Amino acid sequence: MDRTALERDLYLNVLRLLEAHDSPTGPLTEVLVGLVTLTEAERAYIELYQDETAGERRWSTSCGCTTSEEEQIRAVTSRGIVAAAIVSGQTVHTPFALLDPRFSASNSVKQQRLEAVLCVPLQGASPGVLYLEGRRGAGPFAPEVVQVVENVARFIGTTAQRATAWNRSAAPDPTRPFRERLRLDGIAGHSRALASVFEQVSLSCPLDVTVLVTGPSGTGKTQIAQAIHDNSKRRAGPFVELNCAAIPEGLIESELFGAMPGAFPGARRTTGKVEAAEGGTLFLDEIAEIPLAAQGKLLQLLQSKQYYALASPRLAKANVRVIAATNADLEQLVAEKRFREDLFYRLNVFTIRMPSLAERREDLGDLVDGLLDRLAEEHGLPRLRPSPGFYVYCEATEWPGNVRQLRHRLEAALIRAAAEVAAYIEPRHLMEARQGNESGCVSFHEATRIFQSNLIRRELAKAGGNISEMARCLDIARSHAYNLTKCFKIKLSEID
Ligand SMILES: Nc1ncnc2c1ncn2[C@@H]1O[C@H](COP(=O)(O)OP(=O)(O)OP(=O)(O)O)[C@@H](O)[C@H]1O
Repeated sequence: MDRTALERDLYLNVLRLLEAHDSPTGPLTEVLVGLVTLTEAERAYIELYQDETAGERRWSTSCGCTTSEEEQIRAVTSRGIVAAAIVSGQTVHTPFALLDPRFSASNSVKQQRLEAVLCVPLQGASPGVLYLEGRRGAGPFAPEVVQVVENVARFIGTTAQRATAWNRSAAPDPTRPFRERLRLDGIAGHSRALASVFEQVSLSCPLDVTVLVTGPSGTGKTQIAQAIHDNSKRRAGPFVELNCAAIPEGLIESELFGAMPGAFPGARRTTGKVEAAEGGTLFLDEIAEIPLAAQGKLLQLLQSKQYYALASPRLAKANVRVIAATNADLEQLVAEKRFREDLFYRLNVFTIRMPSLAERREDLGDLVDGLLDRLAEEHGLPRLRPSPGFYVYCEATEWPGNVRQLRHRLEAALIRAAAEVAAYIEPRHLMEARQGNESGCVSFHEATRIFQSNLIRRELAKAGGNISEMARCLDIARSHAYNLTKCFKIKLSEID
C-alpha cells in the first residue's frame, strides 16, 4: 500500500475512534497499528499521567510491544524523553537517543541502546504522550511523518482520557463512599469484602461500644482498630495498644491496671495501660491470651468502668473505650472453659471480621502499591515500581500469612531491587525470598547470603566483569572473590 493510502486509513481510524461509544481501547490500538505501519516504527505507545511530573502513570496502551518492552519504555518515560515532551509541550524527535547529548546520560537509554524516538505530547486536560520508537527502515522519522503523528496526537488526547474514565467506570470502587467520609489512612484495597469492613467501621465508630475484631493473623485487625479510634469522638485522645500474648502471664494485671508500691517485691507505682488510655481507646490485641485471673478484672472494667490497680485499696474510674482483637475461636475457648463466657459476651457487642487475603484477592494490586510506597519511605529507599509481571506473580501466589506475609516479602524484594539498582521490582526479587522459612521470614544467615550475593553481582558489574578488579575494590583475595562468584552461581556472561 502506498503512503497516501496508509495515511487515509490512519485518519479514517482516528475518525472511528472519535465516534466510538463504548471503550475506546480497541479503536486506539487500531490507530497505533496504523501509525506503526505508516512510520515504520517498531513500537508505538500511549501513556497518560496523573500530573506534569510524568511520574505516576494513569493509563497506557501499546502496539508492537511485548510486556517487557512496554516496561522498558516506561523506564524511559519516567526519566527523560517523555518528561521533556510534557514539560516543554513540544515534540521530541531524536534520530539516535544514544548519541543525543540531551538523553545519552540516561541509564535507561543506555541500557536499551535507544535509537530513533519520536515523542509527541497529547492535547487534552491530562498530560500524556504518543511515543514511537525504533525504525524498521533505519534513519530518523521523516518530517512529513512527524507532521502526521502530530496531527493524530492533536485528536486522540481527549479520547485517550475517555478510555481512562471508561476503565474506571467499568470497575466502580465500593470502598469509595467510605473513604470519602472516614479517615482510613493507609488501608489499601477496593474489594467488596473490604468495603463491608469499612461499613462496620462506620457503624461502630460514632458509638462508644466495645468492638471485637476477629479474623486470621496478619489481616490488618490492628489497622481497623486504629481506624475506629481515628473516626470516633475519642480521636483526640490516646490510642493505647496492649498485646496480651507478648506479656508474661504474671505481669499482665500490673501492665493493664498499674500497681502500687508493695504489690509485689520491688514494685514501684506504675501506670497501667487503662490509665494511659484515659479519654481514648484501649486496644487489647490477642485477647484470647489473657489469663483467667485478669479476665475477671477486665470484665469489671467493661461493666462498671472501674478497676483496682494492684495493691491499691482505691477504686479508680476509667473513661476508656475497649477494642479487642483475636484470631482465635473465642466460642471454642469458652466451651473449653479457657475463656470466661460473661467476658466473651461483654466483648462481643459488635464484631468486625477481617477477611483473609484469599477472600479479597482483587486488593492485591492496591496492597502491593501501597505497601511498596510505605516501605520505600520507611527505609529511605527509591520508590521502585513493580513490573506488570510482578503483579501477576503476586496474584498467582498463595499468601497464608496474609498482608503481613505480603509486606515482609515485599520488603525483602524492595531491598534486593534497590541494592541491584534495578529499574523495576520483578518477580525474581520476590522469588529469592522463597529460600526463607515457612513463615515467609528470611533467616539471618539467608539474609546475609542474599546481601553478599547482591554485593558481588553489583561490584562485579562495576568492575566490568573483572574478578581481580572486583577483589581489589572489596579488599578480598582474588581466590576468595572467585569462589564467591562461583558459590553464588554468578555467570560472567550475565554481567553487563
Ligand atoms: N489493608 C491494608 N493496607 C495496608 N497495609 C495493611 C493492610 N492490612 C494490613 N496491613 C499491614 O499488614 C501488617 C499486619 O497487619 P496487622 O498487624 O494490623 O494484622 P493483625 O490482623 O492485627 O495481625 P495479628 O492477628 O497477628 O495481630 C501491618 O504491617 C499492617 O500495616
